[in-house]
Amino acid sequence: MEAGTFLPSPPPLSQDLAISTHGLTKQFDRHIAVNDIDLQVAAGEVYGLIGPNGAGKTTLIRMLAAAEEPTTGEIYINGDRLLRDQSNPKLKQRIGYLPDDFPVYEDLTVWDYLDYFSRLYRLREPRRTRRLREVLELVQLTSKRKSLIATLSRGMKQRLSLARTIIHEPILLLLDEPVSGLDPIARMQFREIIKTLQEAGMTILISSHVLSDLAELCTSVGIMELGYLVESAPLAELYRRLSRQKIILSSLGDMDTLAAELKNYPLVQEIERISGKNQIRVDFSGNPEESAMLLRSLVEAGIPLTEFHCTQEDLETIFLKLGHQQVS
Ligand SMILES: Nc1ncnc2c1ncn2[C@@H]1O[C@H](COP(=O)(O)OP(=O)(O)OP(=O)(O)O)[C@@H](O)[C@H]1O
Repeated sequence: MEAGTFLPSPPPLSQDLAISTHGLTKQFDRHIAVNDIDLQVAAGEVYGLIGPNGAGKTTLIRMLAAAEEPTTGEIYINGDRLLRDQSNPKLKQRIGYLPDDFPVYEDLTVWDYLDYFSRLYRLREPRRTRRLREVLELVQLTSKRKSLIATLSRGMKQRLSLARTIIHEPILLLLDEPVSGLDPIARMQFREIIKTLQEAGMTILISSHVLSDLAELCTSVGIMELGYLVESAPLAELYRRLSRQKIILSSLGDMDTLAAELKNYPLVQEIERISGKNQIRVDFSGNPEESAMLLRSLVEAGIPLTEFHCTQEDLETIFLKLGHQQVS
């Protein structure tokens, strides 16, 4: 047997972590806004930071963007220490930060606004014009490039803010409540852009106090409460660990017979008749293969099933079950 066979797999290399913080803390006078946070976000993730107002999300993001000095603790971006001084300007270039109250200059045109920021980032021609065209295309504002910002809708302004946040091609995006106040269509458009950026290889941290904004978008979520990071996990793990599967069944035959048959299966935890409908809902603790076996067994037992519908508890139910404050 080779030496080392029983060694546990090594922890992820710090370069594989887009963000890694150790004991990150921010105290304002006597109030601790961010309390001893060890956050790890793997490269390529869309990490949703969720928490009620005042939980500390903005303060945490501002520290990650080097806009706020931590009281104590350390921040590493792709393994490199982030400091607020001038010691590592290249590192800050890798970060794009969209604050929650980003002002747009209403009397500029869309093009001039982006051109202004691209010059601040010292993009030179011909890269500058090429990059402006790219980001306008990405945020679907090409047709608005000559319009005054004052004439844009709120959703368009928010997409423009995103465009200016990525103009210098950062690899880490920090977005503070980017979809608050947007209507459902504007939110959907924003989500589509985030997906495109993720596919292009960016790591994205995005905060919201509206859980449903992030559920469709994120690969991992962290929950903040009163300055603490009380949960941080890949979505798939949260679902696997905490979400129960429910199955809705209906039958042409007698529902008592169906209920009696279901009681024979140990993975069927709870059986509930849905009032007013010829349906039964069960809590099922098995995996998808085991639910397929249940379906086959019921059919073989002669139950004339007309419906067998598997659903999972959603993220909101999981969070409430975890005892967290309402975050949606
Ligand atoms: N500059 C500051 N000086 C004093 N206290 C501050 C400062 N910035 C934030 N705080 C306090 O720190 C706590 C966390 O605020 P923060 O804005 O980070 O929360 P949040 O989760 O982003 O909330 P929201 O969802 O409302 O944006 C709050 O109690 C806030 O009042």
